[in-house]
Amino acid sequence: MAKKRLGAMLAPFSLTFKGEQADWEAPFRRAYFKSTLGQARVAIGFGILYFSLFAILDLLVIPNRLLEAWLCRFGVFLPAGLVVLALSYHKSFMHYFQASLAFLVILGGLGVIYLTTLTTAQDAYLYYAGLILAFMFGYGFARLRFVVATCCGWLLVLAFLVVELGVNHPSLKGLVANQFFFVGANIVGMMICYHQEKAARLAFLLQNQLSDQNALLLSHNENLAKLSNLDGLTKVANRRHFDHFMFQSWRQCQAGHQPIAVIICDIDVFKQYNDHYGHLAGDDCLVKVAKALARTVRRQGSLVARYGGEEFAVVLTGVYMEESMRIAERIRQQVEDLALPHCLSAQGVVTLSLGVAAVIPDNSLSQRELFQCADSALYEAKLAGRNQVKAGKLFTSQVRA
Ligand SMILES: Nc1nc2c(ncn2[C@@H]2O[C@H](COP(=O)(O)OP(=O)(O)OP(=O)(O)O)[C@@H](O)[C@H]2O)c(=O)[nH]1
Repeated sequence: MAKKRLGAMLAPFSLTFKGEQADWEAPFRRAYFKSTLGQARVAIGFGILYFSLFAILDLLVIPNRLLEAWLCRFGVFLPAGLVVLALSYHKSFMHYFQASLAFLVILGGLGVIYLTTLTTAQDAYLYYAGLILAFMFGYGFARLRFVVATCCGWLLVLAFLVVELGVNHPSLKGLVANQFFFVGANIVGMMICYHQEKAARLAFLLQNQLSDQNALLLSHNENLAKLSNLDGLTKVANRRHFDHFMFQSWRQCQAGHQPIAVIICDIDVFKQYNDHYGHLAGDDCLVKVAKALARTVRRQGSLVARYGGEEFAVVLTGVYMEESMRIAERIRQQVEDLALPHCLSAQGVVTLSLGVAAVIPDNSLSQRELFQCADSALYEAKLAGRNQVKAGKLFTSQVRA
């Protein structure tokens, strides 16, 4: 995504998503919270530890003001830090995550400023660097958002200036030097924080767009896979899918010693139908017959496919010859019951001839032979006058007719 476009998606100071991307703000905050919580906890823990360790400096610099100094460290900051740390394990911490961390940064910074008031004017500088640490926490370590960190940073600069002018009364050069340091530290911190948050937002958007596109691709692929298995006209399975299904079912039935049956259905005198009613009516008839087949054969482990032209094939798994014949007869009856007019057929309506073969697959017979057996039975049905079901004869002990 171009930099320019990202700029147009973010509000200039708050960096929140705007315009069409505004809906991403809440998910981004959730994601930002999840991804930064670990680091924020480390920052709180480290902050508490470090702020407490500075008690050693108090011993050296302000031994006569230890009570106030340690009250500030152990009576205020330490418990506040521990409370926030404990709260960070609460499930609703996300809602006050930024506010709690901002509170700690401000509290730590104000603590440092307070400590400068306990020293002599000459020793005050020994504590000033603590403010830089507070800025580093705010702008980086604690993972505050840019707008929150900026408010904390400048509030501390202002508080420091007020205390310096009102309480510490430093020399002019000391005041100027410190303000230069702190203002500079804030500006650098702001820049780092700004770019970090912008990068995090960009990465978030890209990741989400990518997963949206992946989901779209996945659903297109699924649709394509479905389409590639269907016959364009009748919307039942096509020959390719039939072959694949047959291959898989054969293997499964062989492994499970289960029967597999094939029914081949051919529309009777369809050439005449086409010649008489026209090719488009022929197409329509194919669709209606396919629907009738699909309605009739719904059992699990079965498949209705258009095998080619006006010929359909049905695969049934777990079904012996007797039951397959019954299903084939039901199919024949269903198509006859459609009562699609066919003035050139013996019944005056569209009818089907069907050939059936079933077997428990083993190595003595191939799928091809099973199919050929059903096809021969279909041929017999045609010879016998059409609109009927014939059983194929397989020379195997496993077939139960
Ligand atoms: N409308 C239409 N006709 C098709 C389609 N595919 C094949 N056919 C027609 O189906 C007819 C099949 O004719 P034949 O194979 O001679 O068989 P038949 O007329 O049904 O005769 P029997 O099978 O012996 O009863 C041909 O006229 C093909 O043009 C198709 O997708 N749409």
